[in-house]
Amino acid sequence: MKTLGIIGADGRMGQAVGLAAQKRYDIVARISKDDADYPALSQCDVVIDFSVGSALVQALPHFSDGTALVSGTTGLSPDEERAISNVSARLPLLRSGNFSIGIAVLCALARQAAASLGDDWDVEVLEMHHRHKVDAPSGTALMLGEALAKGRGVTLSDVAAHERAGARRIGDIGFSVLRGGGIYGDHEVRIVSESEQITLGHRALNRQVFADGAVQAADWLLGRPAGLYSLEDMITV
Ligand SMILES: NC(=O)C1=CN([C@@H]2O[C@H](COP(=O)(O)OP(=O)(O)OC[C@H]3O[C@@H](n4cnc5c(N)ncnc54)[C@H](OP(=O)(O)O)[C@@H]3O)[C@@H](O)[C@H]2O)C=CC1
Ligand SMILES: O=C(O)C1=N[C@H](C(=O)O)C[C@H](O)C1
Repeated sequence: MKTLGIIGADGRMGQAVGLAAQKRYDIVARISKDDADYPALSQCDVVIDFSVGSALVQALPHFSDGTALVSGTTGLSPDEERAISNVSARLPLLRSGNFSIGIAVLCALARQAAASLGDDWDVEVLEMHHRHKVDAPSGTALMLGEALAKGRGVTLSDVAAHERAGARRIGDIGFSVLRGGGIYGDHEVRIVSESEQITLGHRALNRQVFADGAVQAADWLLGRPAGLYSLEDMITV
């Protein structure tokens, strides 16, 4: 059996990953805030991370070269983003803000729709999550924003509208965030002209869908050369 480490093991996702992986992997490292035994990560063939950016950055020096790393943590600072991207020079790293297949398809559809429609169509991304979520907008909303921007041939940071004052600028990609209750993850893209509206949406019906996807990603990543991979490399959409 291959060996697995989980970073954020006591969290909502860390526990779900433990359930998803227990029959296929020998879980030899469970890193939590209270039990941060980072050196145990050097024994792992693959590590799955759903934690916070600072915990992941702290863990990186403890990985043996070639250890596969699957990370779903969102809301990283620019410094954390850089540190994590750099590690793909020495190990295979697969990152995604969402490990559900449905979201991968939604991103492809959003990109296609944005490529087909001009600036007279306004693009808005809406998301709602449980009351505990700390980052906003969600990693998935930002992935959808990137897909829409790519479809339009623009850079997301040039057109992203996170706050609103006054009239809408032509070409903006707007983000709206809601938090409440136990919602696992709702995402919607609305593309609106003066005369019609297209709505593309996805709802996660449980949390396990993300954990199952991350374990599938771990299976796929094991043994691959060092480099940065995405869910799109793993599945054909
Ligand atoms: N890509 C995807 O498909 C998905 C991504 N996510 C993302 O995964 C991340 C985790 O989500 P979720 O499980 O809901 O959040 P949780 O808060 O439930 O889990 C995060 C865990 O990390 C722990 N942690 C914090 N600091 C450290 C540290 N220094 N060392 C070790 N562990 C630490 C937390 O401990 P404590 O609680 O004690 O602070 C907590 O147990 C978020 O960024 C979320 O957006 C979530 C779902 C799907
Ligand atoms: O924090 C969550 O719960 C989720 N986070 C991810 C995100 O930021 O998009 C994925 C999913 O929506 C659940």
